[in-house]
Amino acid sequence: MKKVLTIAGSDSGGGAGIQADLKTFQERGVFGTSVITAITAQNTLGVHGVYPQELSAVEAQLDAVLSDIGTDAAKTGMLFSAELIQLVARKIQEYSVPSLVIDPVMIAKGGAPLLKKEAVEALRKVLLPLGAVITPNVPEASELLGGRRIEGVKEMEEAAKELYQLGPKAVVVKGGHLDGEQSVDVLFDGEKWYHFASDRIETRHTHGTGCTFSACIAAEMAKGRTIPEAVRTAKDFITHAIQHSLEIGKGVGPTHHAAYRLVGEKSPSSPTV
Ligand SMILES: Nc1ncnc2c1ncn2[C@@H]1O[C@H](COP(=O)(O)OP(=O)(O)OP(=O)(O)O)[C@@H](O)[C@H]1O
Ligand SMILES: Cc1ncc(CO)c(N)n1
Repeated sequence: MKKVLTIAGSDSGGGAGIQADLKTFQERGVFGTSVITAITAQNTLGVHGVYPQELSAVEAQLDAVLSDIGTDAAKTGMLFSAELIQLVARKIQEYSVPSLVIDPVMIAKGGAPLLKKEAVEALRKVLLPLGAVITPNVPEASELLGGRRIEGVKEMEEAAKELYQLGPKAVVVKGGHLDGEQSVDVLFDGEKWYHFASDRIETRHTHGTGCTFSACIAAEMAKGRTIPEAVRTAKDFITHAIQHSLEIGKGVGPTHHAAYRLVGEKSPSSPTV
């Protein structure tokens, strides 16, 4: 069985972070391992506390997983500080971790910071160049490009091309935060652009969409899919998960990680534009 590692924060509410990643890995038929960078006290109403782990604890987890089990792909999520980013980048190089998907998590849906402001520079310079794919949402892409305005697909294409200059092999700018009848994700692989579109689903229960999407890309890459194939599957997977999202808790509920298995494979939901 292929193995995939998530290096991310824990979401006690179960919809995002490490928990979303491991559920997604299970659904995609890969063996999931995890390195917890920070513990969040979190539910559907928001983030109530952030407890970054000691550098030595994160290093020990990385060494434990990578020196014994190894991995066929990995993803990063919440990394919180420049020190953690530097450590993770160093270990990824030391163990030659393949197919790294970087979700440059910055702010939770309710507005809580999951990355310190001063860590953005380390993310840009030290980690992003190591990525096989990076998956910023629109506000993250904008922040990584010094506050640039991104309001439509044309600007997403330009942003993807500029982010590609930072060194990753491919960039997906996700369109969940824009308005419009469709939610379009733009992939640039250094040669051409691909658009992955789905009808925008009317729901507030979208907690953890970005985590689930990037975890699915990593799982598919571990199985040997090309980057466009992996992104296409991830788009289909997350669309089903949002379509069947769960009214759990009093706020922004999680997506349904098993929806694609239960209904999805029979009815693909997301045509490629
Ligand atoms: N309302 C929606 N309808 C359909 N697809 C959506 C919707 N919202 C988000 N998506 C899709 O979900 C995926 C994740 O995109 P999004 O921009 O929400 O990520 P994110 O902001 O990083 O998520 P997170 O809040 O977990 O950090 C993308 O494929 C996007 O197109
Ligand atoms: C731990 C964690 N990682 C990522 C996100 C972004 O959705 C979140 N809300 N919580």
